Amino acid sequence: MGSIAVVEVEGLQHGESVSPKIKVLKLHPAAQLPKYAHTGAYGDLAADVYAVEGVAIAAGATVPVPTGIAMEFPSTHGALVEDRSGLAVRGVTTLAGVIDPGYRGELKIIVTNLSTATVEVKAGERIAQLRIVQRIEAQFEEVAELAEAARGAAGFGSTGA
Ligand SMILES: O=c1ccn([C@H]2C[C@H](O)[C@@H](COP(=O)(O)OP(=O)(O)OP(=O)(O)O)O2)c(=O)[nH]1
Repeated sequence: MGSIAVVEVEGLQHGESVSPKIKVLKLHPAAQLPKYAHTGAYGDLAADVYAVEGVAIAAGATVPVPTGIAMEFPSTHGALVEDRSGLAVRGVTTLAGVIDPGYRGELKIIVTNLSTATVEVKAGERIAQLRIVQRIEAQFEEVAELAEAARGAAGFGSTGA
């Protein structure tokens, strides 16, 4: 029998999940709120977001897709836009995707079509997913040298393809 590792998150009881409240403003009557397809224990990591307008993404094109929503995060949280695998297998991938806690404008999903055919996304279809993340404000300190580590400066395929 393997052992079960218990990860304690500060301020949380074991088994309790983090559920920040995020205010969503509909900028368009047809807009939809982000939605987790599966919730609760073993639910999804990211919530689906919906295109408010239909778009035809030509082969090789990059376009911002409107969602018709704006959000107010708690100051401690923001979000990252992630691909939907269902679109990724058709060659449609997201770009950019850092949604700052203080951003109050419309959430736009920037997508590029890497395939050789136009991909149509209809109004009301899911275009991406939103992964809510906690904000960390790091301090960047200039130093004269860095501590040694096994990897060192090796990267970019140094361990093989
Ligand atoms: O895929 C994205 C990326 C960003 N944004 C929004 C939220 C984000 O907080 C804001 C600014 O994004 P970012 O910081 O990436 O833009 P920038 O090019 O650095 O411009 P800025 O000078 O406005 O920060 O635009 C989106 O709606 N979708």
